[in-house]
Amino acid sequence: MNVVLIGMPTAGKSTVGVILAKVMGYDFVDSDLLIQNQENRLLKDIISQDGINSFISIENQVNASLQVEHSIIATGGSVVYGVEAMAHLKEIGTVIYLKLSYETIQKRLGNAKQRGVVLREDQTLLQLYQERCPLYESYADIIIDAENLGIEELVVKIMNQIP
Ligand SMILES: Nc1ncnc2c1ncn2[C@@H]1O[C@H](COP(=O)(O)OP(=O)(O)O)[C@@H](O)[C@H]1O
Ligand SMILES: O=C(O)C1=C[C@@H](OP(=O)(O)O)[C@@H](O)[C@H](O)C1
Ligand SMILES: [Mg+2]
Repeated sequence: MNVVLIGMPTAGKSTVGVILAKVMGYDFVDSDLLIQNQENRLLKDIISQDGINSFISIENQVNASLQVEHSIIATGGSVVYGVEAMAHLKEIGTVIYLKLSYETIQKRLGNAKQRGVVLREDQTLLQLYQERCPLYESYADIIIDAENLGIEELVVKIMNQIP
């Protein structure tokens, strides 16, 4: 079985995921890196060159074909737009939503603009947050409030809730 981390960009899926893998003796997979490897391009270049719909479709295909066991899987924040990806991830793992307030995401994303986010031109970050929260909640097996927790504190909180 695997543990699948979902949530907004900068929620800590990648940072916390790799530490969780070390502490639990699991492997670690970051879907974003698999996408970059397959495409031989950076995420932000895929988004700027091909557009967000193409990126979502590539992300859906990569996550839907993931074949791993005993792994912590850090997904990209937009994975919840991929119906096949989410069906597959729910089948191979326990899906954990790292939930943070809009204010915290906004603050962290300020320093992370070069990563690329699947944001439509007419959409504000607040609208994106409001659009995605219900999706994360609907796919989550477990919702973890990550607000005001440091990386190590969040690792412990997640470990305590993994069945
Ligand atoms: N619990 C935390 N407290 C403070 N900063 C954090 C925490 N988790 C992650 N960060 C920081 O937020 C940024 C995004 O983290 P990252 O793990 O890449 O998020 P994600 O993979 O969910 O987009 C990084 O700069 C990271 O150091
Ligand atoms: O939420 C998003 O729109 C995205 C999040 C990124 O991953 P992280 O959630 O790991 O930052 C990455 O997949 C891509 O740049 C788009
Ligand atoms: Mg990440």
